[in-house]
Amino acid sequence: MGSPTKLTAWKKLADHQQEINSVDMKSLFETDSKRAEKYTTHAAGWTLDYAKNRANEKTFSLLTDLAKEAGLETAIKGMFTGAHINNTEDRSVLHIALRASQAQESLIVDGINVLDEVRSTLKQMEKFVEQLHSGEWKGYSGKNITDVVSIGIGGSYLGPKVVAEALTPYAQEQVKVHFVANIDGSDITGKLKQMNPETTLFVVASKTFGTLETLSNANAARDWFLANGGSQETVSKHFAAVSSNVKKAVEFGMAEENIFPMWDWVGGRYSLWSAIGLPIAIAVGMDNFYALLDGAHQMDEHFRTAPFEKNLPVIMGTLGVWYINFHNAQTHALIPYDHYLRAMPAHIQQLDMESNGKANLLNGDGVETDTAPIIWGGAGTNGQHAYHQLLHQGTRLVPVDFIAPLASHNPIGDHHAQLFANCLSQSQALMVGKTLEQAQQELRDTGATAEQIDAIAPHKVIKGNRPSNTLLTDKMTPATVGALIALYEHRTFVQGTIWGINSFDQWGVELGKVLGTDIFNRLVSDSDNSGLDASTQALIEAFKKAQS
Ligand SMILES: O=P(O)(O)OC[C@H]1O[C@H](O)[C@H](O)[C@@H](O)[C@@H]1O
Repeated sequence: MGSPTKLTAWKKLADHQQEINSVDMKSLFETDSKRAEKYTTHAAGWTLDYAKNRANEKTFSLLTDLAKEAGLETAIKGMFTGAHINNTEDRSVLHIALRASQAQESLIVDGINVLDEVRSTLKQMEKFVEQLHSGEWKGYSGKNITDVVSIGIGGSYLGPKVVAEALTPYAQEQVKVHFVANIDGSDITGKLKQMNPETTLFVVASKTFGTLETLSNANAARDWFLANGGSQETVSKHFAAVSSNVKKAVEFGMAEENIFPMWDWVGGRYSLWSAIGLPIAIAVGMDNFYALLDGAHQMDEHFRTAPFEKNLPVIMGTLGVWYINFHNAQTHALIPYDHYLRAMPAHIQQLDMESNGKANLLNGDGVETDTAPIIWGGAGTNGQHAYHQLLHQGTRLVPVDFIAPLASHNPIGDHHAQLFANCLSQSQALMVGKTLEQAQQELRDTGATAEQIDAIAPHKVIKGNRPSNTLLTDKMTPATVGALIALYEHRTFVQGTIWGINSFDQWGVELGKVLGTDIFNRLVSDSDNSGLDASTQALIEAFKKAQS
């Protein structure tokens, strides 16, 4: 597909944007008593209220047309049948297979039933988790494992960490799970200080087993283990790996039965559903891990089969395109009103920005439109006392997704009602704002003078008409968390498809890696740096001087 700007629906949306610009969202509610009902839809344990958007019937119909015209139906079919939709790496994109293995018998891709491989890995995980939880797995001195440290970065870190944290209420007691990612020595040092080598097991999670940060941290963990009572012969009792590079993991010292496979049809940022999610399974147990997969599968089925008008990922994806490309929104905020989901924006940031931060169409031509927005956010209500000021009165349009459970895992006093009230009041305030007259009246009511009213009232005006979606679920459970993340994965795919880009490669990351190795070599040697730019030269010198 070429540029979406050539599509009829795109051109119509550009014209339509002019009409919508003069419409206030409030009036859309006033003129349509059924608006909230019309623009609320459900899937996989989630309810999406998307009524608070700058969109009327015509907008939604054009957005659906755009998705169709951009070939989304074919793209979805391609994903679910294992077509090589990751064209630059000539690979299938099958995170959907990782969560289909309990519901579906076969999915033949390139002559192989990938679901058999998925099932056999899940069995291997079951055995491993059971051995850890039951205490059958012993460390080198015969003690039970009490702590698992997962070492990985990027997709081999963030997804599992965020989901394990989201499922804190389901955590079992026997084994605590920790994560180390950064090459900054403070990360692993801090973690190792809390660990006992006799009772700690490291899971090295790296699809390639070639990622600098992960290998350096794994080596540091092994050195620590060997220096604190462990031996080369007992490394295999304290180290396991998840990788598609079995050879390298064996060379490290892992026993082959403790190496969990990965496949090239799973992208890093989509891999928490594979054995990369082993830390999640250890943290909350295999039954909960299966429930997580099942929740995601429910969302997959919804995405695959629901008409676009009722399809959550399609609605959210196309609305995103509407704001990014037709309202010049540069960012998109995710605000979960759930303490355990506080790190979710970081995972979706990785998922979306690594997937759709692209400037080339599938055919290699440059794009003519903006692509991925900057995804950001954080937990409500904390953000209300910080960056929400910009959401309400800043000069930029920031579409927001509010995410909240109806019931808390920790009901205490009226905390949950207060939390929920804040969530609703934020989306309401973004939409309704405050007029100059209201601001003036407010000041008058406090006894302000006419002069004070003139001076202060303009600062209190809030334009409103700012869009948001609200996603609700009964409770954050393994199934609903799984469905939520799958929803954002598919939303990303919807947008990538409309923009005509490949959401599943990440060539941009490579340059930084290559240059990082080059500069590292210069920092630790007496190399001639005169060929480098003067800024980089000076920074290298500053580092070297500090070491001498
Ligand atoms: O799992 P690994 O091979 O160690 O890769 C870890 C991460 O490295 C990269 O830099 C990629 O951009 C990520 O997508 C990937 O998840």
